[in-house]
Amino acid sequence: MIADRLVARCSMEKIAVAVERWSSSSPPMATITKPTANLASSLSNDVASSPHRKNSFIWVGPVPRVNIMEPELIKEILSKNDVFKKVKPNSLARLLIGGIAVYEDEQWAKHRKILNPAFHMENVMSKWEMLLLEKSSCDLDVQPYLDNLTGDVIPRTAFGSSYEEGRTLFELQKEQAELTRQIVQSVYIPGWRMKEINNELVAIMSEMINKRERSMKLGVAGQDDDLLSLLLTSNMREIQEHGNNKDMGMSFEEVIEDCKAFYFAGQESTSNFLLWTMVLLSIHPEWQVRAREEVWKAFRNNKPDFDGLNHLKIVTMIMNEVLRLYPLAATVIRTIHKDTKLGNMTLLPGIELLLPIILVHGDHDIWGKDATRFKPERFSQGIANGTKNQQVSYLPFSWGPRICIGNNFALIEAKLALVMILQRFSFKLSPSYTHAPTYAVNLQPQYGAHLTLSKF
Ligand code: HEM
Repeated sequence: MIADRLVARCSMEKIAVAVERWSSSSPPMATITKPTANLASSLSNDVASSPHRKNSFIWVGPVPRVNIMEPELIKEILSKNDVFKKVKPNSLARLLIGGIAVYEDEQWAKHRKILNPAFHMENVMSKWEMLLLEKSSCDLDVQPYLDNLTGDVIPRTAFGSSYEEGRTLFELQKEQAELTRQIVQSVYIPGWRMKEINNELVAIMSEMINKRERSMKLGVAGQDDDLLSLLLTSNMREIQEHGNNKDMGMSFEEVIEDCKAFYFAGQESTSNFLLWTMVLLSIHPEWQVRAREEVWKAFRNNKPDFDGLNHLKIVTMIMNEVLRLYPLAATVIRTIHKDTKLGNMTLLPGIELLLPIILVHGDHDIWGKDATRFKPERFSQGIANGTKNQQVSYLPFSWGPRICIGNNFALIEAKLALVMILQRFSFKLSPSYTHAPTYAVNLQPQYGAHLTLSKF
C-alpha cells in the first residue's frame, strides 16, 4: 500500500523536476585534460579477465583474504548472511556509510523490513520535461552534470518538501565521500572534518525529521508521498502492530543513519552508472543509434511513461551490459566470526572473503572469450540466457537477502535519464577524454568524462 502511494505520486514527478533543473544549468568547465593514445587497447584492459577460475589466497596488510571466484560459492556466501557478515567499516568511514548498509542480524532484518516497502517502484509514472542546451553542440565533462542530476533526484524523491535541506545534505555528503576516498587511498586522514560534517548532517536531519513528524501528526497534506514520510509511517506501523513497543521500530538515530545510507549508496552509484553508459555509447555509436531509434519509436518527442520504459529492449540490454563491464560496487567483502566450511575449504574466524564482482563479470568460462568486449546482444534473450543460466554470475547489485535495496530505483532513474538524454542529444568522446576507470568507494573515471554533446 505504502509502496504504491510512493510509486504513484512521488518518484517520477520528482525525478522530472530534478532533470529539468539539471538540464537548464550551464555546462561546467573541463578541468583535467589528457590525450588518449590508444583508447581501444586501454578499454580491453578495463576488465581483468580470469582464465583460471580459482579461489586464491592473499594477505592484505594483517588480514588474510580469500578471493572467491566460483558462482556456487558466491551464492552460498551471499545467501547465508547469518554466517558471512559484512566487514565493519573503520570509525571514520562509518560516519559516511552506516545504518542498514552496515547493520547485522536482527537489527538489519528489522530495518530491511521497515524500509523495503518504500523501494517498490513498479507503478512509477513519468512526468519529464527537459530543456535543451542553447548551443547546438558543446564539449563538456558530463561527470559533474550527472552528479548534480542524481544529487537532485534523491532529495526530491526522498525528502520532497524538505528539498532545500536535502540539497545541503547532498553537498555535505559529497565532501564526506571525497574525504573517505582519501582515507581509502591512505593519503591523509582528515578525521576532524569528517566528524564536523557528520555533526552538521545529523543536525539538519534531526530538524527535518522533527518537522516532518510534527506535520504528519497535524495531518498536513502533500507531505505523505516521499521516502522520509513512508519510512516514518512504516516505522510507526511496525511499533503499533507490536503493542506500541518502541523496540520493534527504529530509533530517531537509526532513522538518521538510514537516510544517510540512502544518500550515500544511491547518489554516486547511479550517477556513475549513467556516466559509463554515456561513455560506452560514445565508443560504440552503432549502439547509440540503435538505442535512439528504439526510444524514438516508443516515445518520439513525448515524455516517457513507465510502461513504455519497461518495454525498451535495446536500452535494457545496453544497461545490463554496462553494469556487467562496470559494476559500480566492483567487489563485495564478507567476513566470518567462527570456523566455517565453504566448499572444500575450512575457513578460520577473521578471514575476509573477497567477492570480485568485476572479475566474475569478466570470466571467460561464463561470458566467452570476448568477455571484456561491450556486446549488449548477450542479453537479447534476458539475463538468465546471457549467463547461460549460471546462477549468481551476474550480480551488479549483489545477490541474496542483502541485495541492493535501491536496485529498482536506480534502474528506473538511470533508464529514464538515458531515454531523455537520447531524445535530445547525440554524444561522442571529446578529444580530451581519457579512459582511466579507478576504484575508490565506487567505480569511477579518474579524469572525468569529457564528451561532445550535439543537439539531436
Ligand atoms: C547503479 C546503482 C547501484 C548499484 C550498482 C548498487 C550496488 C549495490 C551493491 C553491490 C550492494 C551490496 C553491498 C554489499 O553487500 O556489500 C548495495 C547495497 C545497498 N544499496 Fe545499492 N546500488 C545502487 C544504487 C542504490 C540506490 C539508488 C540506493 C538507495 C536510494 C541504494 C541503497 C543501498 C543500500 C541501503 C544497500 C544496503 C542494503 C542492505 O545491506 O540490506 N543503492 N548496492
